[in-house]
Parts: sequence; structure tokens; C-alpha cells
Amino acid sequence: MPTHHVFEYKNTFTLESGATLPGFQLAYTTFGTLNAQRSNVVWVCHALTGSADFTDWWCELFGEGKLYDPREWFVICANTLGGCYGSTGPLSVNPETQQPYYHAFPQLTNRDVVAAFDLLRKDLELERVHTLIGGSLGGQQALEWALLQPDVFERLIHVASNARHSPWGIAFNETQRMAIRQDPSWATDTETAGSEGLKTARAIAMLSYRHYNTYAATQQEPGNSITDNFRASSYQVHQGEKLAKRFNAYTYWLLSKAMDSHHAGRDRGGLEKALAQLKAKSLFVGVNSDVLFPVEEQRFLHEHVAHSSFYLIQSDYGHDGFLVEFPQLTEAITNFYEEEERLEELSFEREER
Ligand SMILES: CC(=O)SCCNC(=O)CCNC(=O)[C@H](O)C(C)(C)COP(=O)(O)OP(=O)(O)OC[C@H]1O[C@@H](n2cnc3c(N)ncnc32)[C@H](O)[C@@H]1OP(=O)(O)O
Ligand SMILES: N[C@@H](CCO)C(=O)O
Repeated sequence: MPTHHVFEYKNTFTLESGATLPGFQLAYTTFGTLNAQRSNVVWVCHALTGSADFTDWWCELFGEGKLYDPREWFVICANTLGGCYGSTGPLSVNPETQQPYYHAFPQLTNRDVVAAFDLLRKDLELERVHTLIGGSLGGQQALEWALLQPDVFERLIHVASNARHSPWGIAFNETQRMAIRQDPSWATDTETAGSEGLKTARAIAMLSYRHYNTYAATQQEPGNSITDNFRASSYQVHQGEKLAKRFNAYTYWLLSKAMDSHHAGRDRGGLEKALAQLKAKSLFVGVNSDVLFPVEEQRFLHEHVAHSSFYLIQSDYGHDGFLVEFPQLTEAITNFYEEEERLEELSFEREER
């Protein structure tokens, strides 16, 4: 069974913006056992509304008999800094004021998040990570981290994500934040501020996470209804309400802005130069129907990262295909590892000759 832990960092933590946090905690989950060589570590970075419970949202990848079998691997995932599943975020109490941060929580970047993860990694004395894997926002964080610590991460698996967030993606996020701003409760300092706006934000987001074909396949009206209670309508409402029950508008706001500022080339001489510095053997995975992180973004990464691999998931599910297309994801990763083994065997044979 996965086990849950908490890492406490008690020193001042300075963010890219220059703002500080007076320490933080990260909730994290581990699964499997670290081997004697400490060479079997897989680190997972979760998406926007995910948690450290990767066996919950990526259930088909982790478990006995699955791709990452805990008898073979040691898997770890931390809830993002700023998150709401156990890590320090806007609902946490600021030790300096003894009040929840709420609107006062400082804006983070993905680099801040991975700098926090890196403190946890060091605390656990994990000097090498066999595979760093993440999807969507988690893919952005994984890329940043692999660039921050090029000698730690041996392999990067970057799924349905990008090197720099696009104007299209930022526009989607801003539209969602506009919905939160429209909620009068957003002006208050309360735990549920903006929760009605959050529902609308999630409904808007669903249009970018799915595809025309996803809705056509699952939300088609059975008859020629003239009522206003269309299936697709109640689906949007349900998705908004479902998220508002398990998330909060502050964290949504914060992480969507972290996503907007994602730019792996920032202060590294631009994207091409930054990607050329990546040492991890990399696999870039896209979903053919993804309208939010279109496949051109993963192809760009593949073209600019030396010796990288690319896999395209075929799905009608859109961007969220990376959370549901388990057989294809398993195949992509298995092929990636097998290809590496084949190349190693070839070079070994050449040396023998
Ligand atoms: C503690 C935690 O929860 S951790 C966080 C877990 N989540 C994550 O990590 C984020 C990643 N996961 C996700 O984004 C999603 O769960 C996905 C993409 C994997 C799957 O999305 P889902 O919303 O479950 O799938 P789908 O689009 O098929 O919708 C199913 C839901 O819509 C409801 N639904 C479907 N059609 C309709 C309709 N016409 N009207 C109203 N409701 C509808 C279903 O009853 C179901 O509801 P339920 O989830 O409350 O049981
Ligand atoms: N469906 C994902 C968002 C897109 O990656 C989530 O809720 O985290």
C-alpha cells in the first residue's frame, strides 16, 4: 500500500519573485521500496487539481503486475507547493500571523515548486532519480526540475505538456480567473471565497481538457429535446460542482498563474538553448486530440532535445486523455525503456568487437 508522509521545511524559502514563505510543508506519498543501490526511484509530478495519491489518479500505471510494480520500483509524488492536498497553500495558517494566508499567499512559479521538491529530494538523500514523470502542469514542473538538476534525473517522461505556456493556454486560464473574480465572495477572506466562480472556471476548463468528439460521444441528446435541460449542460454543472467540493479557488488561481508563467527558456537564453542543456534521456508524449497542449508543443520539445523519443496517444478524450489512456501510456513508456536497452546492447556489442 502507498504510505503518506509530510516533509517540513523550517527555514525561510525565497521565491523567484523575491517574496518569501516562512517555511512550508509538502505532503508526499511513497510506494514500493528503495533498493540498496538507490537506483529504482520514479518521481511523479501531478497535474493542476491532482494530489500526491498517484495510485488514485494514475491507478493503472502503479501496482503489482503493472508498469511500475512496487516490488521493483520506489515511487514518490509530492503534492505541489501551493496545493490543497496536504502541502502548504493559501488555506494554510501563516505562522507569522496565525491566520490563513488566503489572498496573501505569494504567487509561485513552477521553478519555486520544484525548488521545494528538491529540498525534499535532498532530505531523502535521493542523489539519482531513474525516471521523472509528469503530465500537464506536472510535465511543466518535471521539465523545470530536470533543467534545474541535470545530473540527478536520468530519464524524463513529459506527458501532454509544453516548454512554454502558450498565449492560448494563458487566455483559457485568464478566462477562468475572470469567472472567479465575478464571484462577489472572492473579495472576502474566507475559506470558500470564489467557490461559485470556481465552478464556472472548471466548466470552462473542461472545454479545453476534452474535445468536440468527447462531448459528441458521451453527451449527445437521446431525442429532439426542446427543454433547456440538455445532457451537456448538466454535465458542465456537475463537473463544476464536483471540483468545488474538493478544491478551492485560491489554489486554482495560484496554480493556473504558475502554469501561465511557465517558460523553460526564461533566464536561460531562450528555449532552444535551455532544451539543449537537458541531460535526461527524454520521452515526450502527446495526445492527438489535445486542444490545450497541442501535439506541436511536444513535437517542438522532441525536435530540440537531443536523442529524445516521441509517442502520440490516439484518443477522442482530448488533453485529459493522458489521465485515461492507460494501455497507450504504458506502451509509450515500455517502448522508451526497451529502446534504451536495445541501444545499450548495441553499443556493448560494438565495444566487444
Ligand atoms: C482526493 C482527490 O480527489 S485527488 C484528485 C483526483 N483528480 C485528479 O487527480 C485530477 C485528474 N483527474 C481528472 O481530471 C478526472 O478525474 C478524469 C479526467 C481522470 C476523469 O474525469 P471524470 O470527470 O471522472 O470523467 P467523466 O468526464 O466521464 O465524468 C464522469 C462524471 O460526470 C457525471 N456525468 C456524466 N454525464 C453527465 C451529465 N450529462 N449530467 C451530469 N453528470 C454527468 C458522471 O455521473 C460522473 O460523475 P462522478 O464523477 O461524480 O461520479
Ligand atoms: N484534468 C486535469 C487538468 C488538466 O491537466 C486536472 O484536473 O488536474
